[in-house]
Amino acid sequence: MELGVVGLGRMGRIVVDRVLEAGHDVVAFDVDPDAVEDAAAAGATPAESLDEFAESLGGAGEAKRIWLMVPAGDPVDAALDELEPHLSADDVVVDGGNSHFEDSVRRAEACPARYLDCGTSGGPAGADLGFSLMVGGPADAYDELVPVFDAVATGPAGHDRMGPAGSGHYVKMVHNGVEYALMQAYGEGFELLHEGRYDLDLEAVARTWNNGAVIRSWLLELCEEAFREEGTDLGDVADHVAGGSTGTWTVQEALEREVAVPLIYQALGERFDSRAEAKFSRRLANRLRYGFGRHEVERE
Ligand SMILES: NC(=O)C1=CN([C@@H]2O[C@H](COP(=O)(O)OP(=O)(O)OC[C@H]3O[C@@H](n4cnc5c(N)ncnc54)[C@H](O)[C@@H]3O)[C@@H](O)[C@H]2O)C=CC1
Ligand SMILES: O=C(CO)[C@H](O)[C@H](O)COP(=O)(O)O
Repeated sequence: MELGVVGLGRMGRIVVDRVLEAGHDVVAFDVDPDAVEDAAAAGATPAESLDEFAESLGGAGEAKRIWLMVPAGDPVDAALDELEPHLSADDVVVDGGNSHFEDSVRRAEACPARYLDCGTSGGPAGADLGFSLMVGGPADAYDELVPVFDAVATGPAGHDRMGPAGSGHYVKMVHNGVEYALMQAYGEGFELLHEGRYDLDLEAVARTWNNGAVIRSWLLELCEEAFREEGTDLGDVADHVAGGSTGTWTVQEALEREVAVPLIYQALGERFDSRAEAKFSRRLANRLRYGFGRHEVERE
């Protein structure tokens, strides 16, 4: 099978390598010419523009199969706008990025090709193992791309069709909400151990938990790695956490559906808080205690 890959960054490059390794052909494009050159060195056919990319796919009347792995939002629309004149109903476009599910539904309706929204989990660290793929969109397009999904995922069990357009990215959005809550839970547990009554080696704790404990997981293996590489105090790692868009979407959706997701909401709030220089609400509480109780105001 032949696959065109647009976006050759941390994730797209893994798609290229795994698809090539499975014996398929890859045509590769990125706005960064160095990324195209690297993919060509790995065995992909390079394209210098999206026009050249689209024209070199689907020779002899064959359908085009395209995997987008670009940042969510405008880059997806920009790539689709340029590809549109080259696409027909037999072709398949997969968006493997973290797009909002409503954008995916809109794009599926507008795209001349069959459109699959594919939530991708595993991250660059999952390059060797393969990803977990949550796919939404038409069943015939999904079935046609099974050889590609087998290659990019951990194997046949690492991908499935979730349902119609949008469902793949919907499931991935909720996955990320769960990711936030799990990170928060591990963070709180290790914080208590760090501040607690015993002088503990947190790498040893994580390693012990990872071997047979109820709470073992890949995130916990990453905790073990973090303590091993940074030290039990986490060295100079700052208490600022970036990101937040997929968690925000999860909470927005939960509010709209009237589903309580307090842990995910709390984890998202903690992430936002981590970025605040000084919390206005805490400063006001400090001053209010003087207001009602004449308690001393602590000043900077
Ligand atoms: N890094 C991660 O852990 C994960 C990322 N994702 C999602 O996968 C997508 C890609 O993520 P990364 O590979 O980490 O990003 P990245 O920033 O490493 O790579 C993005 C690539 O897309 C290229 N690009 C941007 N606009 C383009 C356009 N219009 N046409 C062609 N190429 C373009 C950039 O030059 C860059 O090489 C994002 O939607 C991200 O949210 C999903 C799961 C995990
Ligand atoms: O999808 C992912 C992991 O599953 C990406 O790493 C994503 O960037 C994580 O979300 P955030 O940037 O909000 O932490």
